[in-house]
Amino acid sequence: MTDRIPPVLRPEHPSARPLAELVSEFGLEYLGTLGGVDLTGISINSEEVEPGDLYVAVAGARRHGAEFVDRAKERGAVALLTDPAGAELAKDSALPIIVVDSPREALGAISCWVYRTQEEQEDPAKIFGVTGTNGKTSTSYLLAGILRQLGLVTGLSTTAERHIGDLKVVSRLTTPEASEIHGLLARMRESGVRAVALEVSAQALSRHRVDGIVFDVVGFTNLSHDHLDDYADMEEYFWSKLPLFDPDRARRGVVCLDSEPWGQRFADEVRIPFTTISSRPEVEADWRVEVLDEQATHTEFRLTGPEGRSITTRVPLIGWHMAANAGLAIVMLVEAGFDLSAIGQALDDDGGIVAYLPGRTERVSGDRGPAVYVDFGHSPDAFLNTLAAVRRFTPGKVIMLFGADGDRDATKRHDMGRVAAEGSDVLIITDHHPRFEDPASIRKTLLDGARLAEHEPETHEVSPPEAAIRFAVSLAGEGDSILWAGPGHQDYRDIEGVRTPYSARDLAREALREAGW
Ligand SMILES: CC(=O)N[C@H]1[C@@H](OP(=O)(O)OP(=O)(O)OC[C@H]2O[C@@H](n3ccc(=O)[nH]c3=O)[C@H](O)[C@@H]2O)O[C@H](CO)[C@@H](O)[C@@H]1O[C@H](C)C(=O)N[C@@H](C)C(=O)N[C@H](CCC(=O)O)C(=O)O
Ligand SMILES: Nc1ncnc2c1ncn2[C@@H]1O[C@H](COP(=O)(O)OP(=O)(O)OP(=O)(O)O)[C@@H](O)[C@H]1O
Repeated sequence: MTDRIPPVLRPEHPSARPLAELVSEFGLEYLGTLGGVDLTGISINSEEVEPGDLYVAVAGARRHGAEFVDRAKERGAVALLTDPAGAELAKDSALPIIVVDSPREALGAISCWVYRTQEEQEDPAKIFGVTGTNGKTSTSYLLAGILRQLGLVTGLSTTAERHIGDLKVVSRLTTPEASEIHGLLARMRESGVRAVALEVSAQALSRHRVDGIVFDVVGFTNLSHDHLDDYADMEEYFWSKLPLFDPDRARRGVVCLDSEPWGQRFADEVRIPFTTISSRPEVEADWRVEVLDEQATHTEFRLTGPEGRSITTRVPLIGWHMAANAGLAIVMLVEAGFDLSAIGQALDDDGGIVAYLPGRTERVSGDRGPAVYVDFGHSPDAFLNTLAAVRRFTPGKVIMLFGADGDRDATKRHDMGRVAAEGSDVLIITDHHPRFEDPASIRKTLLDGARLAEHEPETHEVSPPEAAIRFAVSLAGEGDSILWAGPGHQDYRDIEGVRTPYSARDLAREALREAGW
């Protein structure tokens, strides 16, 4: 069992900034003495504080960060920024305390100031942001991949990993807290990164995590049922994504119109210069993605834009949705000023886009035996697209194996069960991250959903997932496919708040080996 927390990347050579200067520039109220206090960093978590940090204590859902002020001080915090309740809790800390009404709302601008991330630079790195329900991680990886093919040093921040050039760390949140993300951007600048692709979740926008960042180009992938534990309904979820396209956050945008009605509605609301793209023939858009050839190793597509501009290339993944993601990435680059023919040439030189997306319809099986794909999909729409892609390369049975997240949007579970049942020949319901929920009751809801399908396939309930993948492999032969949806790249399962080491990719390979494949 482990509670291992992945590291946070921040500048190695931060320059100190006087606390008094921060207070006067932002006109902040404070308690205690500011003189002689210099800041070299900022953190929202006491366990990540480094010497010289401003510790920002926010009121969370469970605790108030100010409860951890002694720990932050022990680790080297030199000042505290908090709300009036936090200031009361931390009054005996002997640290200078800056008091604001909402520390979370102040965090972006102050982190930006501490790390100087928006200061004038001669030739600043381009910053790309991707939002939407599905495809954010994939589009961000594809952006970074193409940018590398264009010869740029890249930075990447996604649900799966964060990269600075060749340095990689595993992610915690999809979009880190503002203090972390500005530290990451500052470290990227130190490392000579020329272009950055950031995945931006709805939660990040609602919780001010990307405040203080001005994106050069932002992209919207699609919207479908997810996260209705955080948002009251689809309407509220829709509005949570739009702020990424606000004029104070982004210069230009690209809106994919594939998801109806949300794509067009998104385009109707955008208030920055933008262009549109679609991979659906019946939808009018400025740019079109047309899938020309689908192979087990890649999908070939043509991207056509205004004035007859066009390129044909390949994305090294299965499914039209990955062509849609790749098209979006390319148009975002064009909007940022990259020349389409130069992009086409760079991709041609390499035989298409070069990118490795961990746990996104990743084939983990070899040449013999059933094909096994491990995928991160955890919404009905993701299942629909991924199952369609897998079906295309499966002469035999499609076996779908999945579980659902505990303590996350429970309203999508029936639809997940139904869509999985409709797209598969054999359905195996198992566990995913139960968190603090009863795994058997999650499985029951999924099974109830599967029963709503027009036709129910052969269905099994197998727990735990280690047994479920072995069972799936025992049912599969040459020509069959197993799609294991949910775990993707992840290297743990969350069981009652404890991260248990676990890799679906390794478990699947082990099960195949045991079965003699
Ligand atoms: C619902 C939500 O967003 N919760 C976030 C929130 O937690 P919280 O309000 O419960 O915090 P808390 O535990 O009460 O603690 C309050 C404060 O004390 C601090 N603290 C706490 C303990 C300690 O020892 N020291 C310390 O400093 C915490 O850093 C926090 O600032 O603040 C924490 C600190 O930043 C986040 O880790 C936590 O994200 C949790 C893990 C989470 O699961 N968030 C999800 C909903 C999320 O944001 N997901 C999106 C989208 C994913 C997707 O694309 O599907 C994402 O961007 O990841
Ligand atoms: N354009 C798309 N349309 C529909 N489904 C997609 C699309 N792109 C990816 N998917 C599906 O969604 C899953 C998650 O993809 P990806 O990680 O790129 O999305 P994400 O938006 O980053 O998800 P999350 O918000 O959960 O991190 C994929 O494994 C695939 O099943």
